[in-house]
Amino acid sequence: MSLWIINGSVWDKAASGLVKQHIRIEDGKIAELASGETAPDTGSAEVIDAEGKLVSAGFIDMHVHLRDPGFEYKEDIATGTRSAAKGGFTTIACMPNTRPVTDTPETIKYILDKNAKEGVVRVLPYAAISKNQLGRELTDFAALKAAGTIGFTDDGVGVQSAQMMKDAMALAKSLDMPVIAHCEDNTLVEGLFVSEGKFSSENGLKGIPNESEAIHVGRDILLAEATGVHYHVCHVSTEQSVRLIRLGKQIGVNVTAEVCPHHLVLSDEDIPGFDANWKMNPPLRTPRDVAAVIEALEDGTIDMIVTDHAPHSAEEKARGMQLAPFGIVGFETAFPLLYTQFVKTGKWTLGFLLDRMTADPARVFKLETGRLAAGAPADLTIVDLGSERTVDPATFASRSNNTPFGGWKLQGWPVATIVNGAVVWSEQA
Ligand SMILES: NC(=O)N[C@@H](CC(=O)O)C(=O)O
Ligand SMILES: [Zn+2]
Ligand SMILES: [Zn+2]
Repeated sequence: MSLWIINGSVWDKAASGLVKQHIRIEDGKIAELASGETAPDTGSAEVIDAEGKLVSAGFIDMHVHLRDPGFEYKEDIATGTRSAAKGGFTTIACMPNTRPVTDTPETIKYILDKNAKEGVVRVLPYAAISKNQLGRELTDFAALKAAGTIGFTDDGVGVQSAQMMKDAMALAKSLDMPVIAHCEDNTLVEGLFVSEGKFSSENGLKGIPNESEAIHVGRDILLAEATGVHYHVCHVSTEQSVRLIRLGKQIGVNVTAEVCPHHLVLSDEDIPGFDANWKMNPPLRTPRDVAAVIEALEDGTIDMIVTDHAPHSAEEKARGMQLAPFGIVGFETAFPLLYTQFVKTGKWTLGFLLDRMTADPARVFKLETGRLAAGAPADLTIVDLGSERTVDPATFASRSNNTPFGGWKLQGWPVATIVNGAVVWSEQA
């Protein structure tokens, strides 16, 4: 079982540019990387000619919602992993706010088994911190670790009790597992659905204040310092959170963080009106916050980009901004959106963007994937950097199409995705 991907362009760090490379894959692993203008003799191997295309390590998304089990009308493991593959993602980590909540070894096993049968990318499940994500009683961390979870989080809700968070961190630390936190103080956000800013004031709404996120970030960094756990902050969206994470890193706390494409690209001032495709948690913040999270990603305070792919049905999103659930889909627009907004404009190198979507999540979560190197798993993404297309949510592979980016003209679309040496999605197929 031999496959050559010939004539592709890969990002070369030393040269800070693209160089031609030919990649041989054997038995699901990268066997050889050959440079040079002409392709090597490929013998009887299967060949993909990636002439004129970018070849990258497959993208990694450490924060996604697959909605399976329980909310299959929004997404399931089959549709969610296809949507991921179409966006160039080869590894995704799924959040536990399913029904039942992913709080038992049985549900972890259900996800892993179903993905083995119906999924097309690697799925790494998170387990809940608290039973039913109610913040009352810790789950069985040791049993969940044994079942294959990669970390503990109550994403969807914040852990309100500091004592519970401290206990969770101490237990996770004893098992050498990370705690991943959705940071939100419920007492500051009740009933609110957009951030405090121009949109809220112009529409006479009380807005979600930045402190609702940052209070948890600050609290949890102190608790991470006390317990020594690896603490990872979900979807950072405020200037204040960035300041606290930066300080935590400076004083040696084991804190890492992620940011979503929409928080890098959109502010509350872009919200066109009462349209629930612009409603997500955390909400779109002020332009000042957007500048702060961009700067934090650039200086390493924020380690990686995640989509927080959060599918909801058209019917749910049609309930209006106040009643609709929070969340937007993210897999199928993430790379072209960021490539168009930050690389095409000259703000970032292509290598910078790729690292935040491959090597950095792999480093933080100790994954084998995320690099193009001999011996590494053959997870690759091929992208046509020159292709330009208008986002059409009706064409998404996801079961849902709740996105604010419909109609955006973007460049840099994935054309093929390879997991473990097998093509799991390609534009032609
Ligand atoms: N991000 C969202 O707006 N929604 C997520 C929950 C979450 O990530 O907190 C969801 O599950 O729908
Ligand atoms: Zn969250
Ligand atoms: Zn989430």
